[in-house]
Amino acid sequence: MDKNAQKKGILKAGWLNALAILFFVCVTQTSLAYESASNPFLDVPDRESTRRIINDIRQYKLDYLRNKEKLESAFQISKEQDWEHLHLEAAALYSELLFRQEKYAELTAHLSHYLHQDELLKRKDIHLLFLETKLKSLTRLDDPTPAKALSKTLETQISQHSINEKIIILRALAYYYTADDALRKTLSAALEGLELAMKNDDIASQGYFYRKIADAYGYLEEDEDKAVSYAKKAVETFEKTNDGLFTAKAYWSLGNILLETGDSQNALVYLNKALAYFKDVNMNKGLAFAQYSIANTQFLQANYDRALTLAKENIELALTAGIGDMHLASMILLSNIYIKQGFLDKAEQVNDEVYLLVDNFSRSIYKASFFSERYTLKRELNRIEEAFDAIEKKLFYTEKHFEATSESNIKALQVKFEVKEKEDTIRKLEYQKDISNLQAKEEYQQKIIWRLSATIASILVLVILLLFYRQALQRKKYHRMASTDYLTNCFNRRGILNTANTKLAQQKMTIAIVDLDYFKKINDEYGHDVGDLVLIAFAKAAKETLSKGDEFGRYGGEEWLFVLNSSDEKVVRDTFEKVAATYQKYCNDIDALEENLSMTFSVGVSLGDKSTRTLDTLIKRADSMLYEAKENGRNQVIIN
Ligand SMILES: Nc1nc2c(ncn2[C@@H]2O[C@H](COP(=O)(O)OP(=O)(O)OP(=O)(O)O)[C@@H](O)[C@H]2O)c(=O)[nH]1
Repeated sequence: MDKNAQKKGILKAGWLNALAILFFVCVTQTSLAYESASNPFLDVPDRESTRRIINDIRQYKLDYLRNKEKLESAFQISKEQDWEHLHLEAAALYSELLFRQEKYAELTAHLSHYLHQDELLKRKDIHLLFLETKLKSLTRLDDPTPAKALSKTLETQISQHSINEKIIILRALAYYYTADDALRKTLSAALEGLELAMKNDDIASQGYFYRKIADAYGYLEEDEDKAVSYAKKAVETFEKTNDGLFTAKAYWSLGNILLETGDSQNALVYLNKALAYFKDVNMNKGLAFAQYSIANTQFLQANYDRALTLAKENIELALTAGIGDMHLASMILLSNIYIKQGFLDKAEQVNDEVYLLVDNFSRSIYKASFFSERYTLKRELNRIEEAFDAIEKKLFYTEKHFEATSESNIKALQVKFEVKEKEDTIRKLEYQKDISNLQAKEEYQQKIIWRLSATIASILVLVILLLFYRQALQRKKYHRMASTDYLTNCFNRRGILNTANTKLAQQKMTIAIVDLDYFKKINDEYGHDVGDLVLIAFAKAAKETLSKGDEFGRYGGEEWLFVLNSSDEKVVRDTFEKVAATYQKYCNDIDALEENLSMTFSVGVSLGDKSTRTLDTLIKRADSMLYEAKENGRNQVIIN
């Protein structure tokens, strides 16, 4: 088939798609019962959780059909507990649930019970939710008068309402206008609603209006690109909600519109997504519509055998689900498949069956389309009389359709102009939203950059501080090492001289020099290692014995410099007596030394009460006292 012929085929089948979409919009708001697994209220029927369920359903965070039991419980419990306001809200949502479940008789009783309650007048938004469901259910009636009257009331009231309430009214009106074939009015109301829903950040209503606009452009067959773009927006928007039914319908609409444009491959993707939801919630009507479109796609792709199987299945499915229009549409599709397969007699047989059921069609336009096809078939079969009858009836129903739906040219032009204006506003709003999204993104990125920079800076500061700290520790360590004797771990010469100098600047003090007696002999007799142990024993004894604030260090070899705070001769003598006793004790602990070997030292002391002395003179004096002590036979303290 060349491209033109294919396009013709698509256009010819176009009315079938439009019909399917329209049926879907007007007739199936539905499902068969969907069983939810648990009832959260069986355990805790408190007000807070009831409020939460109602809010979540109202904000489309929970799917109506998949949470049917939760909503039913919220409705019942709020009634039993007499939570008046909460109950009214639950009742309004419950009416939408009944509508989606197609429990129309129950819905009518429910609506008339609640719409008579005075309390409802104080809750305008809830009242409008009831009226929205009421208008949708009235459009189903054969008599158009009540729906028309309610739509008029809503139209005249709309200006007195808040934005939120206007959105509900416009949703109801867009639904009604579509069902009433007033598609330009649908466009006008849906665009106005979309603008308000965008300003109010009402995502689900935005999705609803996007789909209504897409469908209207689709039926008007005016602007395919717009129909596709709005249908895509509807899908994108509903995908952000948890409203499974409306999301499936958005897939369905986009699938059908793509089919219209000849993009049957992508159409199938969306139709199959819609089909998956309907299967999931066991919704026969939805299934019938989705399957019809898929059969139609196979037909358009010239897969006649597959299309034939699906169309036959769908005739049964639509019949069981009780959708008259879909039943007939599937039969017409079957007849068209037979024509393509060259079975004109079979096609005629099916066409004649539809002819007998033609009154079951809900709209004149569907009848007109059927008679148009019948005319072509009968002409081809040379049934002249029946062909004439078909063409006459086609004209009759076409006229009837236009009588019912036509708007005066001036009014149509006016609406067209309004639509254009509103579309410009919507584009501006979308642009602003894009800009603010971008800005928010940029601000977010900026924030991340700042945070990262701050973190990196803090880490750097920490690392630098750590390095400084380590350096300070190292310096301290080196300083200590430079002032410490490696063997005895007390001050070395440099360390004790520094300490003595500092002390001398602050206070008077006593300097003493100690020299171990006959140390060379120890080295010679016991070895250097034992000599080292003796040095360690002396340092340990001095450390243990000295008072707080007294200091000592290894002055060189086996010579020690003491810096004592006291300038009292007795205290100094007592100090060295204690050191001597302890030194002897620690030396006794050295196994290598001969048992009870007498270990002594000599001390030269320069008392600190002579203020004129410098450290140097103090040391020299102590040194000469030491010399005297050695000369006098060692093991003694000589004080000056
Ligand atoms: N084991 C050891 N011996 C050391 C150390 N430093 C110096 N000496 C030794 O200490 C000894 C000091 O000997 P002398 O100055 O003759 O003094 P002395 O033997 O104690 O005799 P008097 O001071 O006269 O009682 C020398 O043999 C040095 O080699 C050291 O760190 N360890």
